[in-house]
Amino acid sequence: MSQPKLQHQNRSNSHLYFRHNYVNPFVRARRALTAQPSVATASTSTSTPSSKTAQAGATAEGDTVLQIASLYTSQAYTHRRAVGPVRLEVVPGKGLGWRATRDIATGELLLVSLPVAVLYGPSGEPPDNEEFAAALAASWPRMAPLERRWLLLLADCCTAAAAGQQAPATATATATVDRWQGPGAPSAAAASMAEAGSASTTPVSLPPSSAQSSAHRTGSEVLQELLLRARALLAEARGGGGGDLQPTAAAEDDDAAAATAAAEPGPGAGAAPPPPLPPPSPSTGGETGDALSAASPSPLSASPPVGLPSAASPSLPSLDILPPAIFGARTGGPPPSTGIQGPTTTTATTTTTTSSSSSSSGGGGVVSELVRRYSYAEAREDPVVSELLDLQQDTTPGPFASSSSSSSPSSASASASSSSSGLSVVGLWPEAALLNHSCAPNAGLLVLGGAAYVRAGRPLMEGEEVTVSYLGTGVFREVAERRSRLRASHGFLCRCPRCSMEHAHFPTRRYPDDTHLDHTHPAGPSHRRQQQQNQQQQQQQQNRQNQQQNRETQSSSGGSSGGDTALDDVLLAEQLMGGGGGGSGSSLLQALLDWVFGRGRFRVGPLAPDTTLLARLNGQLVSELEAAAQAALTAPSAPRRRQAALLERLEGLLVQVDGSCSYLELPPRGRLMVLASVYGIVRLTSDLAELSGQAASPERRLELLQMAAEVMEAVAPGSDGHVTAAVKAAGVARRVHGLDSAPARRAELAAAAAHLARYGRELLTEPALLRRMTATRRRLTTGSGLAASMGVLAWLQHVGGPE
Ligand SMILES: C[S@@+](CC[C@H](N)C(=O)[O-])C[C@H]1O[C@@H](n2cnc3c(N)ncnc32)[C@H](O)[C@@H]1O
Repeated sequence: MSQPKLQHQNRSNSHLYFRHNYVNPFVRARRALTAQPSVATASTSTSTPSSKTAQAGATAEGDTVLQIASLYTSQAYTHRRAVGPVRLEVVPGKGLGWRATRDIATGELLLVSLPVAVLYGPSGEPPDNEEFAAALAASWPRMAPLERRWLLLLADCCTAAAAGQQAPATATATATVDRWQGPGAPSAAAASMAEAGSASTTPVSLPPSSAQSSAHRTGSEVLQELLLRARALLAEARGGGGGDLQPTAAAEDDDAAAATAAAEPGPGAGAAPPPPLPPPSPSTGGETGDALSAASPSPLSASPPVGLPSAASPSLPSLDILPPAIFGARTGGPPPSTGIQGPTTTTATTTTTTSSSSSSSGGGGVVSELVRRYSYAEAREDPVVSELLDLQQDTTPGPFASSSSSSSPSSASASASSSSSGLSVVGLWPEAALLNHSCAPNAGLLVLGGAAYVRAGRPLMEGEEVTVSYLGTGVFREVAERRSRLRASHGFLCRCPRCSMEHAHFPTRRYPDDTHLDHTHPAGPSHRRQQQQNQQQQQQQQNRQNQQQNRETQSSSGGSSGGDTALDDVLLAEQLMGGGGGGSGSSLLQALLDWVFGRGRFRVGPLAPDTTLLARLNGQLVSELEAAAQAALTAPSAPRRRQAALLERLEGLLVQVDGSCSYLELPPRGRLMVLASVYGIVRLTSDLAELSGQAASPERRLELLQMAAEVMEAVAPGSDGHVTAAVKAAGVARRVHGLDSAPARRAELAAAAAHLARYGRELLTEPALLRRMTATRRRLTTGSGLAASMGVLAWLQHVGGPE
């Protein structure tokens, strides 16, 4: 490995060094693509202390050297494909998935996945599925053999999954698998990909399809076949063997790997060589961009990937070192579709693309399906690392920013996301693509410099399945919404432990109605419970009709104008007077929920009939809310004061839930899961506290922030929201209790633990870097930044901003 050079960058009043020439080719290319004077001047620095000096933490000039480099030079950030203590297996009911091969500690690196394809967009607006599918298909002819074979495998996984859905008992649609296995024969997916790719580039020569040798294998046989193929590809990239994560030299050269594989076929895929290919693309994941660019010219320099200007463009000096086959940028055309993510997922958390309507413009059904099923999108790369590495700022117009400047669907979203740096990204990372979903994932996926890093967010036991969330900040949404989003995007009903628990027990259920899901749920409700739900629904329907009538009466009698706070108060009063007096707790609760959150957003669910204790919890909640609702009647209608009143009531609710959880003796995680199910309320309270300032004392704000951090740790450890809430809480703790107080130190520790889950243990050995990252995050996290990272923009819009 060549000796690293450190780049000195003078930023305002601090000096920051990082190993510039180490930064992987993506980052370099991004810089080139987005080069603006401010970025360009960074490279004019002349101070390049040796790595030894950097390790010592100080330069000759006495500047503090922050070990940003360590993020990129530790084992974790070598940008080589690598597989850690995990193993690909068949996971019942889910297809393929990863399992831990030993006990794993929080923050351990599980996978480093290099993309087959990646496409950047402006912050907050990742390129949509269609755009990505088109880029993927068009670049097929230039892909390296290993990349192609991964895509073929994934495409065949799609086919097998589709077939499995249609005929789960005997999935017979294994033709694509068989074709792959036949001598020299590509799968249908391959043909489709090639066809799609040939639309804009040189056609790929594919051998003729072979006979379908075994069209009657069972679903599990098909899965075994796919598993073997996947393992063979992993072995190729790793140079064979398994075990803990070790970047290998073999991983740097896909062509070499493919050649080796062709010579020594492994199981599954090895039985058939890949189809004849045009000249391969260059190595994926070399040590340094310089080393690669200094080598013989890549075919890419003669034929740049789709979406990029020609190599002759002065702004693209490093084009030939790009490791994956695709590195494209939007080059005009219509603004990106915003359908890729839900309205509240414009945050940094990793999300799976959710547009299920990718058309065939991206290269046909196979490619679209492949992208829909396997691509990941992030609304922005890690904001803190991006900031520290001085990557593209939203304020800096570049080729990405130009296509989206005015296309944001929501000014609130736009402003919140533009307050943070980092491009959005969509990509296909083969190893990471095989991770399954959970609404309480035990791992997190972080895209840095184009590579996907998967880390354990909490300790894992040997044999435990590694899961990530496909939902981004949507993971903090209610169970029904999560399930319907997953069903729309991936076509499966999530039965993760959190969904099951919330669905079965949480006292309020939310729209959209998800009762139909129960029919397919093995642990679904009894007939009696179903009846109760139906009755409940009818009652709620009646309530809503009554409300509507009240509203109409109010407006026709010249009452306050619609949307007015006073009107709401009047309505609430009417509701409470009418519904509360009769002792019908649930209708009172419904009225309050409607009032607080908007009509129809929350539906009061039936009492959990099979658990006396939970029924008691429901009862407690209802009385708590009843009391709170009475208090609300006296709340002044001025928005700020109203917020304060809301805050107080919601606090009461949370305390009650918390108390009930303790009463039920739920284990800590169970308690947090229950809390998470009212996470919308937590978000609201935190946010209101942020907004209103006076609405909550600093002590109370601290409490709320800590609870938010705790809940987020339970739901999505190591997520952007988790780290952000923990950092924010640590700041407030210092202000409230003093710098060296025990609570402040505890909060600091919690923040450090959150960092560990997100960035790995290495960070903790770099106190200066940790401090720097914390400070940067705190600076980036203004009120709206926090809201963005927690996905509360919708709430913000709902309750209105500060006066
Ligand atoms: C990104 S792929 C993950 C890899 C997948 N298991 C495979 O074999 O191709 C997403 C698909 O995996 C399955 N899946 C992932 N998480 C799941 C879960 N929690 N429950 C059921 N199916 C799941 C669904 O079929 C989903 O569309």
